[in-house]
Amino acid sequence: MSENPDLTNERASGTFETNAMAAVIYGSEKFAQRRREITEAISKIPEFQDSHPLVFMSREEKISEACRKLAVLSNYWNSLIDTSDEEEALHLYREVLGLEGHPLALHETMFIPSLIAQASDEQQEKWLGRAQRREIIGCYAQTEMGHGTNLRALETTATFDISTREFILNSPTITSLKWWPGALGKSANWSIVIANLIIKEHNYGPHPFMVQLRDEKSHEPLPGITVGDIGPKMAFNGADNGFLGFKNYRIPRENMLMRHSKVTSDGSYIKPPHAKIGYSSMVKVRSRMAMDQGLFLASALVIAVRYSAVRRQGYLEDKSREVKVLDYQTQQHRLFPSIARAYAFIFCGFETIRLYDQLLIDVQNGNTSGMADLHALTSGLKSVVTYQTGEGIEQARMACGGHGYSMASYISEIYGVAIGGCTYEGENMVMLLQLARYLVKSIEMIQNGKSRELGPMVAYLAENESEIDLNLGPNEYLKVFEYAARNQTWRATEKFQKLRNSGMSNEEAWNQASVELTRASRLHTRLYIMSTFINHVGSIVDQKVKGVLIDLLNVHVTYEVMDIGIYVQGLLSSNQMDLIRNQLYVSLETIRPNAVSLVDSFQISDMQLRSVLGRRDGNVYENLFKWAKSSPLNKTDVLPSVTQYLKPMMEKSKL
Ligand SMILES: CCC/C=C/C(=O)SCCNC(=O)CCNC(=O)[C@H](O)C(C)(C)COP(=O)([O-])OP(=O)([O-])OC[C@H]1O[C@@H](n2cnc3c(N)ncnc32)[C@H](O)[C@@H]1OP(=O)([O-])[O-]
Ligand SMILES: Cc1cc2nc3c(=O)[nH]c(=O)nc-3n(C[C@H](O)[C@H](O)[C@H](O)COP(=O)(O)OP(=O)(O)OC[C@H]3O[C@@H](n4cnc5c(N)ncnc54)[C@H](O)[C@@H]3O)c2cc1C
Repeated sequence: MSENPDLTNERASGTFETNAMAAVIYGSEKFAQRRREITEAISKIPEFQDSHPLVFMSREEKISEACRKLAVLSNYWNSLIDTSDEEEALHLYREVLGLEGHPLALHETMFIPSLIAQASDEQQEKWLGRAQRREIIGCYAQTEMGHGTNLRALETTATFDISTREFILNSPTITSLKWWPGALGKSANWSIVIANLIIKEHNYGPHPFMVQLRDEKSHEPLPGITVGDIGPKMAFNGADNGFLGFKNYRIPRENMLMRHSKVTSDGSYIKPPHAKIGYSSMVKVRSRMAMDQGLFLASALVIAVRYSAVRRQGYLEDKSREVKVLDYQTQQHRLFPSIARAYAFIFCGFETIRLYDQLLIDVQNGNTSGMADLHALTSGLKSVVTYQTGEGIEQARMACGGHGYSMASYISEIYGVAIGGCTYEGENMVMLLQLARYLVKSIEMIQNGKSRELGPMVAYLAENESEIDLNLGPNEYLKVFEYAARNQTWRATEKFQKLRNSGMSNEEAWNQASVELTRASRLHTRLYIMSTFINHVGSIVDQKVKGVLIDLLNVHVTYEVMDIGIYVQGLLSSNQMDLIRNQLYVSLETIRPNAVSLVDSFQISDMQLRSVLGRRDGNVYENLFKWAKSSPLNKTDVLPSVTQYLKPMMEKSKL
């Protein structure tokens, strides 16, 4: 069937090449090209297609379908991608497995990275190759039923038995059961387990251990291990998040991951070069989250923008034909600022992934000085990005009206998966407060006359306000954000200090200032996002692409400043606020002809999108009908439940 002419026209009105934009989105022409080649190759392999729509499957069927595809994938892995390239691998997984989770998700994102960052060379020799060849399937078991946030209160113990040179793992209470780890429930046969290291009755706190959970032949849990699935979740139902308990389960001393902390055979403990080095697997995932969430938001926007260009409802001036809903200003205001955010998040993602890779090298060379900065940055970024992604996806869902609420849109699934990110890898409020610690410390440095020692990301906290001339473009908006973030950070810090100076304990003063502190963290992070977006656009060479991204940047800066209006009242007059509001409306109009091309440029395939509304060809209605007819309820005209219950009920009512 040919493409819907409404989408053809939209594509014709684009002022740039989507392949050139994809090269900017994905960091290089080479990788953008590789993505397209991988997608093309997969589309020719029938076994990778869903056996029937995922949304009609039970959880068991989803998990089985994911395993089936993984088995097929293992035959093609080496021919489809460069296996040493993490981004190619992730693209392949997204295309084939989608976003509902699968048994290898944690293996790739946490298990292997933990081995790389935390295992000694000898340990890597023993396990890394096996993991990379997928001879074993691993997961990351840290969270317990009773504690996810407060890692110091984890209860699982790994007690060193000097006589046998083994660790004995125990789960002393119900609340100490590991709870939530992805792929743990039914799939993984090994896990990185975080347990309190106990030597001669001294607790050295949480440390990572490599633990075999299941027999490699029978896949049965090993004696001393209780393991299973935690049941259905809001989304991610293709994943078997699990529980895990230990009863006097012994592992050799060599199974504690010993790149940094060590336990010698005589039970001596060697400290790591940084107290929080064991948290690096979390930092690794957090550093990816801006990119991953940007792509979740992008997926929802591809659906909503394409659909809004084929959905006609109501009239503007021309009464002879209903208008595309994308032409309504309210629809543009709902969707275009989110397109800008999706681009901005992806650009930030590149930056944080690069910073993590650099940190990994530095730490391997004994330099841990960058850990605090990256921890602060990724803590704030994961919180703001996941929250705004959730907001944006929900707006995209509403922008699709009634059909957005149908699973045919697939937006609810994207939403459910994306908002998991508000919780996993550190609950958002908690992570904002981690960043706030860093911001408060920065203010204290300024107060102590050490402004010169501030890192580049917080140097603005020591600056004075300058005149704002909004006609000068995005950098002036950046100054507005700096003002807001600086003001709020000072106010929140001073509140905390005042409470503390009044005699309150540090903890209570912190708690009573914490809402204000989280606001400071959000503003600081949004400033970082804006500044990264501006810098990224500044570095683009292709002039057509750059021109459109400047238009998108204008949407971003005006929308973001309007959104934080309350924090800039002391800086901007009401006339200036009106000017910004009008600039926002103008920028929405400017970006309108490029809207479809901007979302096309994400180059997310129909196979991955799984959305009837978001189809690239725009043939929504006939496929919506086809999709509904494929609902299992339509296999028969008269359901057994009607025969069994409704008919007798109606018959009885007739008597
Ligand atoms: C697909 C989905 C997959 C999902 C998987 C998962 O969810 S897996 C499970 C994911 N689970 C989670 O994400 C759990 C979330 N919870 C946590 O990460 C921690 O418990 C915590 C960070 C909240 C507190 O930890 P705590 O009580 O040990 O520490 P504290 O607050 O007392 O701070 C002391 C100092 O340490 C510093 N510091 C802290 N972290 C780092 C770091 N990574 N690097 C460098 N530094 C760090 C901090 O800044 C502070 O410095 P300051 O100010 O003194 O100079
Ligand atoms: C989809 C999904 C996948 C996951 N995968 C894994 C995995 O693979 N491996 C793994 O180990 N774990 C995993 N987890 C667990 C996840 O990491 C934790 O749920 C998360 O870290 C939050 O911890 P919690 O559940 O203890 O929340 P809680 O800390 O109990 O949060 C409850 C509330 O308390 C507040 N709160 C807690 N502490 C503070 C504080 N100090 N100050 C202010 N407010 C506070 C929070 O803000 C929140 O509002 C996963 C979770 C999900 C949802």
